Amino acid sequence: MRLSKLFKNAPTVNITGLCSDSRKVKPGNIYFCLPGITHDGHDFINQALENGAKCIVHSKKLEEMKSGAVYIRVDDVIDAMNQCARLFYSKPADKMLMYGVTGTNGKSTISNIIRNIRNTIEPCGYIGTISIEYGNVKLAPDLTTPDPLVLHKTMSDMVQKGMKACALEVSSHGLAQHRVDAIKFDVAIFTNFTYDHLDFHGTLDNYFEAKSLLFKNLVKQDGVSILNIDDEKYEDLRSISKAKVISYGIDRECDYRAINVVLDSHYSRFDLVYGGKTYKVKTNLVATYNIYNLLASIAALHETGMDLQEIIDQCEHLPQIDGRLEQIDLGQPYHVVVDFAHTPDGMEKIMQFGRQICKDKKLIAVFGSAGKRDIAKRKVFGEIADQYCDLIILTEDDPRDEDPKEIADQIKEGIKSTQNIFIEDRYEAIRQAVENANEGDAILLLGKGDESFIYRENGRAPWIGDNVAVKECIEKYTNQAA
Ligand SMILES: CC(=O)N[C@H]1[C@@H](OP(=O)(O)OP(=O)(O)OC[C@H]2O[C@@H](n3ccc(=O)[nH]c3=O)[C@H](O)[C@@H]2O)O[C@H](CO)[C@@H](O)[C@@H]1O[C@H](C)C(=O)N[C@@H](C)C(=O)N[C@H](CCC(=O)O)C(=O)O
Ligand SMILES: Nc1ncnc2c1ncn2[C@@H]1O[C@H](COP(=O)(O)OP(=O)(O)OP(=O)(O)O)[C@@H](O)[C@H]1O
Repeated sequence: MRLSKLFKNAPTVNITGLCSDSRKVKPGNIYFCLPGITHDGHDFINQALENGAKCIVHSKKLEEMKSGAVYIRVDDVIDAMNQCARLFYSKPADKMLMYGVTGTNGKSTISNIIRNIRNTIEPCGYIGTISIEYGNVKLAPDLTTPDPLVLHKTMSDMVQKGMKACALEVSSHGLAQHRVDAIKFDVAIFTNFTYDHLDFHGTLDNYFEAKSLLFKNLVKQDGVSILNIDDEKYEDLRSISKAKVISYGIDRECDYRAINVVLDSHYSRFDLVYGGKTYKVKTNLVATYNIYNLLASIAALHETGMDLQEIIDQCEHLPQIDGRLEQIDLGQPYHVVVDFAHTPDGMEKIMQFGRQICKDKKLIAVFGSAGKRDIAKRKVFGEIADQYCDLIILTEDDPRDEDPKEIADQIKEGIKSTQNIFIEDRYEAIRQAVENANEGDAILLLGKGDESFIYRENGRAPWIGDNVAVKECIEKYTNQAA
């Protein structure tokens, strides 16, 4: 592409690609000097040039400008990069129906429900924590919300592969770092707002401010904000949303409301009240929070033209979302749930579900807490588990370069009376949970979900996955007296 197509008054040199990492620049690329948390991209201009950068986009005054490259000074490099990414990849987001999902918990679940149901009428892609998926393509993501260059490149490939819609998880990091600024969403969905990511945002107000950007920036004329009326941030978001607001919930009157909710361990039922009419819904999703996730998805799909009854018909047999409330059933006489809960609210909700399914039998939880992330939540995890569990097995989560035993000790500060034990090796912890389970008990394996790696000192190390580990253990170690 010609540089002049990306910047007014720029020379007509050919550009081979866009890059914001000097180490990865290829001959003919534009290098964008981004301000970062650790580094300033302006410090790596020489390396970018050595690797063949043809154009440098910068915001600071430069001491030296080498011949052979074009220098373009802008006020805001991130903004320039977003606009260039959109143009270079031929405006892919403009060619798809774009659903953006944000909130503390439930983003992956809602994005996947939307994708699965939308796919029944037209091809829909998904970008988020679990994967990047479209057509026959399935990729492992580095981030929940990729940086703008990866994002627009991926969406461009989606368009080429025939996708008509895309469900994109929008993290608070992604919003704060302007990764989605060049996407005009059709629908912005809010799940809920509870404690998370204070290590990055500093305060809950900053965290909320980041989340709210998705709604402030929803400027499409027929855009829709889908908001959870039972969440404490509903009114704030409603008042800042520029687009039409549609509400969903259980406790209060709203546009898409679930009433008469019946929860079982393997299915749920409710009456959906919409537009003065009542629709019977049966779904294989379980737990109250998933009724919220389903309502948000139904609202988003219906508001973008799908037939309501057609959507409801799909709810009965939704595909299992990897590592999200995944019930493992090999015929053993106790319940086993693998779940990605890693926030206090998520922990509480899944433990409530665990208590609901095992009733007065034993609830066993296996979990840890990630190293180098949100230290304050560790004790809170202990307090929550103490409230619901009969046996707590503390183990490694993603320790990074922290000592898992020290993390476990911080969790223990919240445990007052519940029997607990620390077993560092996650497989061994799962084995012990299985050996301790008797008929009717429930085991919750929390925090890793579908992940097939554990972050250790030197980065990602392979992990067979909680679901594989527990299946092996169930077969080998189920208590014969259970
Ligand atoms: C905390 C955070 O979000 N960091 C992101 C941020 O890194 P940074 O600001 O530290 O970057 P930096 O190292 O200071 O570098 C600044 C610039 O200089 C460039 N550079 C740097 C070094 C060099 O030699 N040459 C060079 O060109 C870098 O490429 C960058 O453009 O900008 C980088 C480039 O886009 C991101 O890769 C990086 O994500 C890191 C890897 C990360 O782990 N982010 C996580 C926390 C994250 O974003 N998570 C959310 C989901 C959270 C959740 O819900 O659980 C997500 O959306 O995934
Ligand atoms: N609506 C909800 N309310 C509270 N907790 C939820 C909700 N939906 C899911 N959870 C819990 O949060 C966990 C993660 O769910 P999900 O992956 O859908 O959320 P997320 O927002 O995408 O999180 P992440 O971006 O970190 O993956 C689930 O395993 C479950 O324990």
